[in-house]
This record gives sequence, structure tokens and C-alpha cells, in this order.
Amino acid sequence: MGAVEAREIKKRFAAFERTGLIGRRRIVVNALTGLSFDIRWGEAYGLLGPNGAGKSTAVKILSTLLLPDEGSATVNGFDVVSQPREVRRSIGLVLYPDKGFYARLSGRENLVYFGRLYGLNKSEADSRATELLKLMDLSNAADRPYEEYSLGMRVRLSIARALIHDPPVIYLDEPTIGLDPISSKSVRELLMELKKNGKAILLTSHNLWEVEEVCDEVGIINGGRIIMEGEPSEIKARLGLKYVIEIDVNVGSSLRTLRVETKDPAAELRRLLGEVNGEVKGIKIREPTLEEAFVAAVSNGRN
Ligand SMILES: Nc1ncnc2c1ncn2[C@@H]1O[C@H](COP(=O)(O)OP(=O)(O)OP(=O)(O)O)[C@@H](O)[C@H]1O
Repeated sequence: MGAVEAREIKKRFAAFERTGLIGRRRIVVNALTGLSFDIRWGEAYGLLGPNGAGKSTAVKILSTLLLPDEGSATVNGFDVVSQPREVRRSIGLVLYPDKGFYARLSGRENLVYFGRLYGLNKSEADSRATELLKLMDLSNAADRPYEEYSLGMRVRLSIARALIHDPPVIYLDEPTIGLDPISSKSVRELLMELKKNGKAILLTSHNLWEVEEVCDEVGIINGGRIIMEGEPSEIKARLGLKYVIEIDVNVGSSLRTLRVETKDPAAELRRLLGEVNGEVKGIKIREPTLEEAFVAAVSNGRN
């Protein structure tokens, strides 16, 4: 049994659409239109998509916060509709970092509080909080009030909270939004560590570079269903994305840059170096990014 199995999930919302200045009419929004994907143990799955693609609706259904209209899903082997308690015990949820923490309580007190809500006794909650504060590099700030925490510290505390009951599955909705590069790197390293410990991770993100680094599998979601899925490198290959080669050449007294896009950088580089007339001052080869894959997949709607 996989960690998460989503099968043909559909979800509609009743909403209103403006007509003219004051008029409005009822419409139906098809948020999910047959979403299927699997997450294996020890794997991170990246759900990528433009605004309104259905990412949050998917996370909410897989967390039992919303019911699907059609289709089914299991998390840790439990059904999201008929076994919501078991599903909730199986997941740790990292939403926008400010949600739910008590500003005047310290990081440690907040964690102990949430540990008790999950049914840990006082000494279990205390020792789990100490362990997680250490893991998140927050031991020095453990007894400072939450309101004094920086954004990076808040994100780390919210990951600690998601892990307090040691869930096997973790969902993170845009965990590194607003973080500086050092803090977001430390969050990525932590996610790699959690994977090594066998946890299954679902990551939604607009930071495609982050998804590329952390995720084993990526699903590109658009219009409420996955339109492309695979390892980040597979997706790049399937889209036929091109590498960019830039060669700086001194021609006479001026520096010129040759720029070529190619699917086969080694062959193209050999060809270019054979043809260049002048002194080569620098060579840069840039890999296609997942960002380019994402834009291409969404605009092509290809499978
Ligand atoms: N409670 C709701 N009532 C009506 N429509 C909703 C509701 N929640 C979501 N929707 C609609 O469902 C669609 C999918 O929304 P969702 O929030 O899942 O997208 P998303 O991929 O998470 O977007 P974003 O990246 O902007 O967070 C959108 O068209 C959205 O407007």
C-alpha cells in the first residue's frame, strides 16, 4: 500500500460570477476534474500548478478538511471519507506559518500544547518538543515568545508542529514562501532528511527550483487534473527542453557572446568550439529548468 493514493477525485464548488456592475449569477467551479496520483514511502511528490489549478483543494481533501464529490483517496491505507480520524493521525500539515500559533507562548510551549492536543502526555510532549526544537535548529530560541520569531524561525516551528505526533505522511503548502536562500536551503535539507527516514512528503510550491531539488516525482496540475507526471529530469526530456550554451569570445578588441539553444549540449559545444574564431574567454551551459517545463506543459496541455 502506497503512502497516498488518489483516484479520479472530482470536486465542484458553487460560486457566484459578476454580471455587469451589480448583477451576479450562480456558477459551478470544477476545482478537481479527475485527480489521480500516488506517493510512495520515502518519496517526495511535488504538486505544481498555476493559481486556481486545484492544489489547495487536493491538499484539503487529502487532509479530510473537504469531502470529495467523486473518486476516492487513501492516506497511510486509511480512506479519507470513512476513516478521517485515522487519516488525521497519519498526517502532519504545514500551512502558512502564522496559522494557529499562540503569539505570547514560547516556541516550546506552543509545541507542547499541540503535542497534548494530539494525545501525548506531559512528559512525552516535553521531550518530543525538545527533540524537534533541536532538529529545527531552534534550541536557542525555544523559550522566546513566538511573536519574536523571524519568518524563517516560524516556518521551522510550523514544520516541528507538523512532526509532533511523528506522522508518516507530511503535507507542505508552499513552505519556503518569503524565506531567504539560507533558510529555504535548510528547509530543503530537512525534507531530504525526512525522506531518508521513510516519510512520504507532498509539497505544493511555486518555487520550481525547490521542487526540482527535493522531489522524486512531480505532477503538473492544471484544470483540476494532472496533465504531466514524472521525475523532474524525465519531464524535461519529454518536453524536449533545450540547454543554453553561451560562449564569450574575444574578437579583435571586443568581447562577443555566442548563445545557442540545443538538446545535445556536448555535441553542440564541440561544434561551436571548432568553429569559433577568436580567444574563448568563458563558457556557460545552463540546464533547462523545471520552470520552463511547467510553462510548456501548461501551455501545451500535453500528456
Ligand atoms: N470554497 C470555494 N468556493 C468556490 N470556489 C472555490 C473554493 N475553493 C476553491 N475554489 C475554486 O476552485 C479552483 C481551485 O482552487 P484551489 O485553491 O484549489 O487552487 P490552487 O491551485 O491551490 O491555487 P493557488 O495556487 O492560487 O493557491 C479555483 O477556481 C478556485 O476559485
